[in-house]
Amino acid sequence: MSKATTPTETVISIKGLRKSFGNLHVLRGIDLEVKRGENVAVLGRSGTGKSVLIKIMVGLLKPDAGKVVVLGEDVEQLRGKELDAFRQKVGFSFQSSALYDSMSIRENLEFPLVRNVRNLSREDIDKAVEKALEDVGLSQTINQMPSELSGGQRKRIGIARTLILKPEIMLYDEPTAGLDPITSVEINNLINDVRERLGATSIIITHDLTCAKTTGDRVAMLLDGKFERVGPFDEVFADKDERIQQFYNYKFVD
Ligand SMILES: Nc1ncnc2c1ncn2[C@@H]1O[C@H](COP(=O)(O)OP(=O)(O)OP(=O)(O)O)[C@@H](O)[C@H]1O
Repeated sequence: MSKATTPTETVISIKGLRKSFGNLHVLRGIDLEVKRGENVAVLGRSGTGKSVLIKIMVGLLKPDAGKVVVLGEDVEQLRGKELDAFRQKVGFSFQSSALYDSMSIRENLEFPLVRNVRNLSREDIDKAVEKALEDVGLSQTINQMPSELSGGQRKRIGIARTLILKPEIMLYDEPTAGLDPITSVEINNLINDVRERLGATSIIITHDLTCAKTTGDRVAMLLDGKFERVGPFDEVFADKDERIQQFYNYKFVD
């Protein structure tokens, strides 16, 4: 992970982004700028297009209009090796932890390294795996199988598997979905820890208000296909707009 050398550098710039599926207009003009080292939580109800946004950011989906520039790259223009290199710099932690059930934790973590980084010695790989597990506080699970771990532990291993490639940007898709409140707190702390220790810039997609409040320097509220409010959590939710208050009142947050 590169250290934050220029804290004011914009590393994610999204302008006028639109995406529809047939008559379903999901993203209707998204604008967002994220600085290096910043954590932005994207909040929105189910089906508002949060995952679509993340997929466009890593080049898995093409936008209909608008521009997405990440780490200086116009994502839509990237192909082949350039796209592969870009995806190493932008870690994508899936909603489901997406671990390979037939592989041990060690093998799960080795997989992205062996596939993406050439000429690594056995020792380099072992060290990287051990460090990634240490970063998520799960060193003791190295020889276990995914089925032996709890949901929260699997999430952390999924995050470790993304971190092992030392991405400059982390995209978390619903990191606390399906977890109990205490395990969710552990994941929120881990996201903050990753940012503090590794200087990562992160986008955290969530409909969990506690997660957004704990991890986001700013929250971006996705409503009707646009970021209607972007700012610190308390400012965004001080807004009297009925749609924002509805979202706030629906979920308990302390
Ligand atoms: N490839 C696709 N083809 C057609 N429709 C799609 C496709 N991907 C997403 N959609 C639709 O776009 C809308 C937004 O989906 P998305 O997965 O981004 O929602 P979300 O905000 O992440 O929701 P959730 O919180 O439930 O994960 C949904 O109505 C979904 O059915």
